[in-house]
Amino acid sequence: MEHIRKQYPPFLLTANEMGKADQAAVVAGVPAMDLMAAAGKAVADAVVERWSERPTLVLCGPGNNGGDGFVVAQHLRSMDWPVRLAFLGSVDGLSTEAAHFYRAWQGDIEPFSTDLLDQTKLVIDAMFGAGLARPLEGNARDMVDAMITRNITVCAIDVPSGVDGTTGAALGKVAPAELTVTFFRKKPGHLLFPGRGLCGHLVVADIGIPESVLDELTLQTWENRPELWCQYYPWPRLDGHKYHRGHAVVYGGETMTGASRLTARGAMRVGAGLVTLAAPIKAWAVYATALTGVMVAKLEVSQESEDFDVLLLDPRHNAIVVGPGAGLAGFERIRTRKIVLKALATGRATVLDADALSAFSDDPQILFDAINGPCVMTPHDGEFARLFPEINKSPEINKSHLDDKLTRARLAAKQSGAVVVLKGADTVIASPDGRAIINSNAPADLATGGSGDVLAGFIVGLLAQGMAPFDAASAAVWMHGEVGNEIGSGLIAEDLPDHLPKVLSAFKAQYFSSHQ
Ligand SMILES: NC(=O)C1=CN([C@@H]2O[C@H](COP(=O)(O)OP(=O)(O)OC[C@H]3O[C@@H](n4cnc5c(N)ncnc54)[C@H](O)[C@@H]3O)[C@@H](O)[C@H]2O)[C@@H](O)CC1
Ligand SMILES: Nc1ncnc2c1ncn2[C@@H]1O[C@H](COP(=O)(O)OP(=O)(O)O)[C@@H](O)[C@H]1O
Ligand SMILES: [K+]
Repeated sequence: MEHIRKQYPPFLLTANEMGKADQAAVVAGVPAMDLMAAAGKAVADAVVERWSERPTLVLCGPGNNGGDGFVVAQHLRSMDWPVRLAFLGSVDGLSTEAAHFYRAWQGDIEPFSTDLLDQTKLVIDAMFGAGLARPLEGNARDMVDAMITRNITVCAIDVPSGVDGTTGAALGKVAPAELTVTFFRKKPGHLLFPGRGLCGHLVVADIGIPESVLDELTLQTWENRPELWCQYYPWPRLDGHKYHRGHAVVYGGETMTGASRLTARGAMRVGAGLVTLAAPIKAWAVYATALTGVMVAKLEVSQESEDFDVLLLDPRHNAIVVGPGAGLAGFERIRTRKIVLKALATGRATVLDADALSAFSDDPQILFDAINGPCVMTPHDGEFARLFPEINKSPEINKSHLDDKLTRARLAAKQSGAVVVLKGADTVIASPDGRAIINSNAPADLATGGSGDVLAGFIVGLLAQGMAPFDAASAAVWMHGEVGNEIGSGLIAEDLPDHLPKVLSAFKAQYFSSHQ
């Protein structure tokens, strides 16, 4: 009989969910002792693969992270590596498994002193893992300070000690790792900054936890991978025509005309059948001269929003984007708000970016009340702070879980009723129903003016082709990252739409070859 292996999507597990996965594995018949043995072995394997033999110090903490450390140390010792081990805690406090491997360690147990670093070239950080609840104190903190000062090479087990695996927050100072080995599945803190920047190269090791334990957990967080949405990707139909591929409307402002032009080109490149840029009469000539494949509709200044109504009377205009270059100065702000509310009133798929968000900073509830249909908001951190001030308390004044980007995006989606794309190096896409995706493929080259405008165009272009908001936003963010990687250094926003075809071809070849 043919064996059909169930494919599990790229889930991210919180510390709590990882604990449950661990328990479920034990219930399924995998002894906890075996899990720890496998975890330590996986770390040792990753160490010898990356580094040649060198004076190594294993720093073991009081919990199971420390337990893994004993296993690593013994493996390295049995390969004749020069290994020393220091333990922070008491044997009485160890779990059964950790105590077992403590006893199995055949070398000395040294006091937890920073002097040990003098002869050390590599530290295995097994101090704290997923169970860390508060900033490091005492000897552990001193050790981390000394590791940072000496810029010592670190391999972290599970997470660099001091990183919260669930949120990516650094609980105090953290010695950055060159390599982090985690188990079974990545955790959100491996992808969210600052955690991501502290992990170095990340290895996910299989330690024998059966994948079927995932069935017992209600998981709602994923790493952004095409597997999540590729089945809904709107490739053109063999017998299709342009109206099968939707008609996106891009609102263009009067002054910053480049922004909406980038958006329109992004929408075209991602496959919208038609794109109309709705431009105020004053700027119409600029748009009409600069655009070719994109149609330009004229909006009379005195009655601009009424003209916009007329444009929207055509039901084929099935997706709308407002914001890039829309304008916020004086009267423009009022006009931007009107255009947004009219777009939302159609109930058609709408993307709100940049000025469309900031225009409601005085009274965000007016915006949230108007969102009753498919809607994607794409704030960067500044726009997010204006629209969701109470969610976005700064880390200085708010030490609660709200600091965490994943939670902030989820709360914003719930509060607004829109899919929220909270942009940045670790963009989070959150749905009002609680699902959230963390993006991890975007290069820093994307941090350039106008790149967000192109992203808004990719999203509206996919919405026009009928993709659901959460899928469209996730797909667009992933492709935006891929295009950034494709271009690399020297990237400017203008390049992004025009490099999309290459990315789409590679994506199609990898994910759809069997269906063509
Ligand atoms: N499937 C799994 O869950 C597996 C987990 N393993 C390891 O187990 C680790 C999690 O183990 P634990 O839950 O014991 O967590 P830790 O090893 O992170 O230790 C937490 C312990 O430290 C104490 N503590 C927390 N914050 C402290 C602070 N700031 N200062 C001093 N003490 C503090 C806690 O009270 C607790 O006793 C993982 O990171 C991983 O390395 C592996 O053994 C393999 C299997
Ligand atoms: N350091 C970074 N690494 C990866 N992507 C980034 C980084 N900084 C910004 N980006 C991405 O670049 C885009 C910038 O968008 P935005 O801030 O709206 O700029 P603009 O308004 O100039 O277009 C977003 O998609 C964001 O996620
Ligand atoms: K650690």
